[in-house]
Amino acid sequence: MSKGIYVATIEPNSGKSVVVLGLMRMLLGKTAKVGYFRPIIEDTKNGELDNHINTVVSYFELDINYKKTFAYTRSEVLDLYNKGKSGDVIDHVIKKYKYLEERFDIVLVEGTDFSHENSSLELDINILISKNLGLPVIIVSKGDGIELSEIADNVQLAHDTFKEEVDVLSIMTNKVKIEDVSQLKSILKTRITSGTDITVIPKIQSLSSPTIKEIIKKLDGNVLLGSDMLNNQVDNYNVATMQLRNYLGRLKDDCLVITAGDRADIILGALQAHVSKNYPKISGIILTGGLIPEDTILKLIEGLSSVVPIINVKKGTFAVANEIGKIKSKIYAENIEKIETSISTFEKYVNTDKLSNDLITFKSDIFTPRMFQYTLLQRALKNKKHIVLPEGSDERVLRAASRLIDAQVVDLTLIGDETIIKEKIEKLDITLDLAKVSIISPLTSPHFDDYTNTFYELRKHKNINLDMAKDAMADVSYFATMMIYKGHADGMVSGALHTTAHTLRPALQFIKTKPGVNIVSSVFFMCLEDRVSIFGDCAINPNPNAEQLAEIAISSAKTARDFGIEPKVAMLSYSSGASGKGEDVDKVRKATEIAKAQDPDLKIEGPIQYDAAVDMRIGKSKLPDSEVAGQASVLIFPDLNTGNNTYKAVQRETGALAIGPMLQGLNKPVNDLSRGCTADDIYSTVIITAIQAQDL
Ligand SMILES: CC(C)(COP(=O)(O)OP(=O)(O)OC[C@H]1O[C@@H](n2cnc3c(N)ncnc32)[C@H](O)[C@@H]1OP(=O)(O)O)[C@@H](O)C(=O)NCCC(=O)NCCS
Ligand SMILES: CC(=O)OP(=O)(O)O
Repeated sequence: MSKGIYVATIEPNSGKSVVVLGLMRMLLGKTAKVGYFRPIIEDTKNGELDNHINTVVSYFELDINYKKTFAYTRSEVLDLYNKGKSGDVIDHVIKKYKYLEERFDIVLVEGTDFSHENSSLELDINILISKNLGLPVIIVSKGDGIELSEIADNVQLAHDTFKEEVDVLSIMTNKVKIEDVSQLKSILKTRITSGTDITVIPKIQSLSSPTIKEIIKKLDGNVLLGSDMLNNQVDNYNVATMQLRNYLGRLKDDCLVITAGDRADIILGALQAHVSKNYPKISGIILTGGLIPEDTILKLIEGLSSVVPIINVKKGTFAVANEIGKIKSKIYAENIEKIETSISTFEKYVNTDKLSNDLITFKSDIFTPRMFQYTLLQRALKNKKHIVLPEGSDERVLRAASRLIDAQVVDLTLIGDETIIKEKIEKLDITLDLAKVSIISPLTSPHFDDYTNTFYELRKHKNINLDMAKDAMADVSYFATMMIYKGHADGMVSGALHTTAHTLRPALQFIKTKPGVNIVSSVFFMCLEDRVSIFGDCAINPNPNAEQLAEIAISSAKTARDFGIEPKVAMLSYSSGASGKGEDVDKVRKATEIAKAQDPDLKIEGPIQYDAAVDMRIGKSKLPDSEVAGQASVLIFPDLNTGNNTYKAVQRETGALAIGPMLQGLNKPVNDLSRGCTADDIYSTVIITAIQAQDL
């Protein structure tokens, strides 16, 4: 079952609240623990609560703290976007949403109100957020004011735009003329054939009509009388400039009388009409021009048996009429009638059985890089591990260390000279509390002799003598790897300054492989724009044979599973199926057969070309029967030439974050970095290493 659902609109005033209120009632009918979240709310004045949140939380009596129900105000988001920090926005939204997801059975997420002038930015933000939360979407669009064909064009465009990136459960077109409902539904069914549910909701006049309270807010009015009836609904309004005898005939049900404050005749006449069985009931009276009736008139009104709200405003009659005409009605917490009408409208027009069922059976394939990184951080936080960073004086390492300590996600030891490290930290102007980090210099370490002797004992059969062992332990890679071997740290990350061979040789020599593993290999977690792919082996084995390639595939599939990615393995080659010939193709074919024999349930395809592996259209045309083609999540390269350069090409050309190389098959976690790595790469690789260490 989906852990949440995202309600997005594509334009202002689509009536998204009707859907949110109806949906909340539907969800509460299925489970008691329903959360509510808005990633971005409008700015409010004087500490006012967001109206949507206040309405939903108070009407449904949700047990949820206001501050937990949203991530940002609109101006906070714009500020961060202007500073180029859009990634931070998504990370924070994920964090806040996940807080609720952990505490509720399902979370209803209401997207932005679409009040910003840049509508394509607004659309993008909603798609980006829903995608990063991994939620199915209900799109709400508006169906009034334009021709049916134009409505259908808009709906189709919105559907196709969202559908490219996220799962769309339903598209609901609201405020459609009642007589057009079935025709629009038929048109939309011919346009949208993806199986997305199509709902058309008619315009409900009472939901579009503002209340007296909304009018007071808009006009900055002052309530003279009738303050207990401010939720009266205003279906139309009437300016009274003529004589009472002419005006009375113009009164309609639930109309608002607008007149100058000195027209006692109109005021009294309208109030009398309201209680007379021969005239319609009015909803209120607005007195314009800042004029208030004399005390004697007010006294007379107060004595009447039934008084509607009487409001006075400073503006003149025509300005008032003009502004009232522009009011877009909203639903407020106190307006129980409107809330209940919204819910009953939803229940009448939406196929709630289908929607509930779609939510129960929903399973998302989307795992965005930001979601992936959030999940990694949470996993690492659950069981804090101690990681050693041998290149302690490197600027990128120190920046990563600062973030890691700040997030309290790992304990750290930096190898290096304490004075140099302190100077670097000052120069870089970063905050890294050295009281929270150990710094070890190998030659002055009290463990140096013990480490040297241990290394000597472990490697003397390889003609290592004590002097050689001493020299080896003076090297930061050997020293840090020995810390792992001895259990003085849980994992190591290095390679920002040293080559892969230099970094990994100590681990290969004495950390050694896990039982049943023949070769150590590596993967990169490639954080592409919209997904995380696993690339292996891009770092260690220069020219694996078929057996080794099969082992790399199986280890990489396991790594994928361990990190929450469903493995669909593509064994890459310059051939898809039998399209190309040669020894290298034969090797990949053989490796695929070996891997299949070892793990018959593994989804694996090979040989296959990169384009057929990741592009659905090309995959279908080149290998139509494959369950991997077009959707591969694990990409296994035939040799290191291809693997290393492809990962670097993708990283450099797309800006993808490349986490790793993470080694698979070692007894304890030791991971490499590229010398071209960034502080972000190091940060993520340390977190991955900490997670690997948890499983030991
Ligand atoms: C990984 C690598 C460094 C090992 O090189 P090496 O140390 O010269 O290899 P050796 O053959 O001398 O082996 C050293 C030890 O590691 C072990 N070893 C080497 N490769 C291994 C592997 N893939 N899996 C498990 N053990 C391995 C050997 O069995 C040997 O153990 P032993 O000394 O106890 O007998 C080497 O394969 C290499 O340079 N690969 C390419 C790295 C690279 O440049 N990548 C591109 C940038 S990321
Ligand atoms: C992993 C890798 O390619 O490392 P480097 O760039 O340091 O050679």
